[in-house]
Formats: sequence, structure tokens, C-alpha cells
Amino acid sequence: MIEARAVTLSFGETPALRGADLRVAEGEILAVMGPSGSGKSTLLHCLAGILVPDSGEIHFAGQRVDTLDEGARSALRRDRFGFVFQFGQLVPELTAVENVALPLLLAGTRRRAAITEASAWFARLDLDGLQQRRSGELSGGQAQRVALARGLVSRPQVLFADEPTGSLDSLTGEHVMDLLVGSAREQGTTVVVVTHEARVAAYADREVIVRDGKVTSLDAEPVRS
Ligand SMILES: Nc1ncnc2c1ncn2[C@@H]1O[C@H](COP(=O)(O)OP(=O)(O)OP(=O)(O)O)[C@@H](O)[C@H]1O
Repeated sequence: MIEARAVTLSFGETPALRGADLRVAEGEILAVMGPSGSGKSTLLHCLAGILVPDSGEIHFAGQRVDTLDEGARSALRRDRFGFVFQFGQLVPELTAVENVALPLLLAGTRRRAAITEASAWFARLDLDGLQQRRSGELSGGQAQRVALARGLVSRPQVLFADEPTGSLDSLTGEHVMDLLVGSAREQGTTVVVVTHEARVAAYADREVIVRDGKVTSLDAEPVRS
């Protein structure tokens, strides 16, 4: 479903990726682990078409991603991918339900239909009654579940999650991971989750380790196809 081939990327003089190879199968839940600064987030951003590698290739569903122009990559992200980041990154001026509806509105869904569809996620993710709150009025775990709903609402083919539980205590983090993995499996979404927590990686079908900008793993092939 998604593949990186010999990807390199430097930020100025700092090499972040030095020939990273990775294949993720459709429907697979993959954990990307590794020390701080090893290149995990950079790899995720390359896979998701946010960053363009200096060399190497990114493929998604048989299509070359790294050679697309910014407009086409942005459309790909909007139409096929969902995102969850460490600190939720909800839009503070919008209510929780408007935040969840945002990807649908950006894709052209009418406001009423988008809000209705977004609302359905509140029951699913134990967020009932919080639709009208703004992000400043939510706990960390609630905000992260709203961010998860926003990442999944457009039924993306791939969900990219970068330390989705990084700002949460372990119990709240497990709740978020339960919901993330449960919802992804339910709708057949492929998941790439960057984490430094073994507890989070335990939810995945497979884990790979990024070290010094390269991917290493014990089982190099996807377990599901
Ligand atoms: N925008 C940037 N500008 C300059 N250097 C960067 C930038 N983003 C990442 N780097 C550098 O690239 C390397 C890889 O960073 P990256 O964020 O991918 O690592 P990581 O494994 O995700 O780390 P962490 O677990 O701490 O988030 C690091 O040396 C980092 O300092």
C-alpha cells in the first residue's frame, strides 16, 4: 500500500534519513520506533507526502508520490490520508465537532452533512456531550480523541499518527490506542504510528526500528497483504 525506497533527506547539514526502506501492507498497523532524533517523524512526513525526499522514492497504492507537485500531494493528503499528532493540534477557535468536520468540509462536503457525520464519532469515541466545547475546555485525553475522530472522519486509506499518546498518561494513552486500533480495523485503514513507547507499539501488527536514518526490523516483510 505504501512504500519508501532508499529515501534520503537532510535538513541543511543534518542528515535525517540515510537510505530508508519500508513497506506497509494494506490494512496493516505498523509501529515505527527508535531513539530520539533517529528520523521517525521525518520518515512519516515523507510517506505522507508532507516532505519530499532528496533522493529515493515514495509509492502509495501503485502511484509515485515524491514526484507529484505540491498541489497533487496536498490533494492526496486531503483525500486519502488522515493525521493525528502528539498535541492534537485542534483549531482553538472551532468547537470540537467543527474540528472533526474540518476534513469533510475541506473535501467539499456540505456543512450540515459534515457536522452530522462528525457528530457520529462522538458516541463512538466516548465523547458524548462534548461537541460544542472548544479545545481549551477539553482534557488532554478528550482533545486527543477529538483529534483521532478528525483523523478518521474522512475514512482515510492510511492514518499517520506521530506520538498520538505522547502527551497523555498511560491509562488515557491506552484508551486512545484502543479506539485508534479498533476504529482503524473496523474501516480497514492502514496505520503508521510513530512512538517511543513499547506499550503503544504492542497494539501494532509489526514494528520497525529507525536508527541513524535507516529502517531496521526483525521481520522485514509485512505480515498482512
Ligand atoms: N525542520 C527541521 N529542521 C532542521 N532539522 C530537523 C528538522 N526536523 C528534524 N530535524 C533533524 O533531523 C533529525 C531527525 O529528526 P526526526 O524528528 O525525524 O527524529 P525522530 O526520530 O522523530 O525524533 P523524536 O523521537 O525526538 O521526535 C534530527 O537530527 C533532527 O534534529
